[in-house]
Amino acid sequence: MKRIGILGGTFNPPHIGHLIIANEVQVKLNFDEIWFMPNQEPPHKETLNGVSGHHRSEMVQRAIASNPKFKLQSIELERPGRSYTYDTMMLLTKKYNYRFYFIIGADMIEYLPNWYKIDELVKVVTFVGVNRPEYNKESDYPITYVDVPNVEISSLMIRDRLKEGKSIFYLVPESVREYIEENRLYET
Ligand SMILES: Nc1ncnc2c1ncn2[C@@H]1O[C@H](COP(=O)(O)OP(=O)(O)OP(=O)(O)O)[C@@H](O)[C@H]1O
Ligand SMILES: O=C(O)c1ccc[n+]([C@@H]2O[C@H](COP(=O)([O-])O)[C@@H](O)[C@H]2O)c1
Repeated sequence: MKRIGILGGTFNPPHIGHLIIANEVQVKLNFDEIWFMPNQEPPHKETLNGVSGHHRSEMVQRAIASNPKFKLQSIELERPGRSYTYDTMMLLTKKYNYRFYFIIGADMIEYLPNWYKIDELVKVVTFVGVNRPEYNKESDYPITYVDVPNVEISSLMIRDRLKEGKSIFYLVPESVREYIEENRLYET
């Protein structure tokens, strides 16, 4: 049976932290593929800074293009409203006979008790937790831990830099940096 790691995210924008953790998990757990899955509306964030799902998914596509193990999964963009992972995983497990693993950074591990239907969700997917600077990765939920290089980069840091007119070279793949520039994203 294929083993698929899913990296769900808002990807506003995608950055090298996302790519590094996904690659590290893929290699260490020997997953067949990693699916990058942009959400429509994140369950726990109030604003998307006016950047559409279309733009976020275009940026993800560019970011992952060079790795044949990385795929875009657009299922959450086809459903309006907040993207609850439980609802998505119900659809994906019905559609595919694969074993699914859901990758989360330590900030999301801390937030896990607040997830929609979390007690049912842990029966459907195995959570794979990775370290993230400043966050605690311990949890009462069953989590498989993978050590990754600490990357102190967030989408918020990139949005803030762009707002201030600062360079984001090397924090995102060059193709993503060009897309942001061409479409004048995050300028205000
Ligand atoms: N630098 C990082 N180290 C470890 N995990 C990360 C890192 N950046 C993102 N993640 C994880 O990737 C997933 C998607 O993250 P998301 O798209 O929200 O990026 P973000 O940088 O956390 O965004 P924002 O700054 O807007 O909150 C989450 O599970 C998050 O914990
Ligand atoms: O289902 C939930 O209640 C839930 C709560 C918080 C986050 N998530 C999902 O966790 C992933 C990481 O979230 P984010 O917003 O930090 O990118 C993304 O796929 C979210 O949709 C899901």
